[in-house]
Amino acid sequence: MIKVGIVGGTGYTGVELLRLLASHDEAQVVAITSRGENGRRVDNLFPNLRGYYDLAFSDPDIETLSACDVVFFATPHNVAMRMAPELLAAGCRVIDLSADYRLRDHERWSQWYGEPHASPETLAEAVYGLPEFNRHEVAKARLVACPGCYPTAIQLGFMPLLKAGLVDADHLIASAASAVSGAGRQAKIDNLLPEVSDSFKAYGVSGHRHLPELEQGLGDIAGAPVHMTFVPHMLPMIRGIHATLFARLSEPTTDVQALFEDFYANEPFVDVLPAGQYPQTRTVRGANRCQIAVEVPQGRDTVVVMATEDNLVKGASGQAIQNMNILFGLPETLGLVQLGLLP
Ligand SMILES: NC(=O)C1=CN([C@@H]2O[C@H](COP(=O)(O)OP(=O)(O)OC[C@H]3O[C@@H](n4cnc5c(N)ncnc54)[C@H](OP(=O)(O)O)[C@@H]3O)[C@@H](O)[C@H]2O)C=CC1
Ligand SMILES: CC(=O)N[C@@H](CCC(=O)OP(=O)(O)O)C(=O)O
Repeated sequence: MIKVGIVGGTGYTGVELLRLLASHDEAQVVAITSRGENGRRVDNLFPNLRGYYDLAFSDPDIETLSACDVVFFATPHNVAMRMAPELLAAGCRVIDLSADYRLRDHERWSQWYGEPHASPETLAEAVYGLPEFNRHEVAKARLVACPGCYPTAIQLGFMPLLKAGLVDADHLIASAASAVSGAGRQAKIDNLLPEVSDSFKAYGVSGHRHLPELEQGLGDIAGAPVHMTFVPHMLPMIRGIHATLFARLSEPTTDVQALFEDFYANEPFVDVLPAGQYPQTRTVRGANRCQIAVEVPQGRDTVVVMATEDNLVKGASGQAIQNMNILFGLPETLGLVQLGLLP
């Protein structure tokens, strides 16, 4: 059994880790932290977990966490980068769901996150955990930086086109919408029901912190620098991301449907829909799955890709467990075969 620790167990990605790990045959959560709920039983705060966890929240403490084989950070940025070096030194593996280790360049990180990086020397060994792109590097890692929720859907959507060199990588466009749980569980006026429901709006248009991550990741995929315009939106729903991607095709006659189907043929968590069928957020709700459709409207020269995922599963905790399975040499799908919830 892999001994698992979770830092940040009371947030939305923390409780999603608990839900998914409850049915994982090779992992057992032995430590879970919360400063605010220290001492409270996990199944008292989250009654959906009753009968599955005999565990209470504790303060984040390096000594307790060091006894784990792997520690997940389901915390805001600026937490993992302070604790990970000590855990790595103690022999733990670390899977960070936050943005702390996603950007290779610590100065760029500081520009976007507004403070100095606390462990720039550890950045060099972090592996970006998008398994469909680099599972072989993940398998050798001690420290995995899980992609952001938007970047997961957007990179999976653009990857077949960029790998084939079929699009103008200087002018990639992504318009994406996220459900409100993407903003986390802490109280914020902007996320109250009367503020978000019955409404739809863009935000962060001048520059969202996922932009440098997207340009870095898509550049790695393309093998050359890329430039992107990224416009995120707030969707008045609980779970789900829908990304619509646009790019100019350099070879408009390409059969993009066949390209996508072949590219993802062996990927258990990426599903290319049949031509003419478009993905919805509801069919991936609760599932570690990204569903994708591709079209070239009117056979012109712009390709449109639609990608959906559950921000808390393939966009966060499911992908984090997928990375754990790879790190420990387990089947990648272990504990992750939940289907989307319909209706
Ligand atoms: N929500 C989403 O859809 C996605 C989130 N992510 C990322 O995952 C991370 C967690 O997100 P989410 O679950 O939404 O966040 P939440 O705000 O819902 O939860 C944050 C958790 O971190 C704990 N925490 C906060 N500050 C500290 C600290 N200084 N030290 C230790 N623990 C702390 C909190 O508990 P307490 O304060 O009691 O200790 C809480 O359990 C974030 O970095 C987020 O950006 C990534 C992809 C998708
Ligand atoms: C709706 C909403 O607010 N979404 C968050 C992104 C979601 C998220 O969790 O960001 P990471 O994946 O980088 O951790 C935002 O726009 O900042």
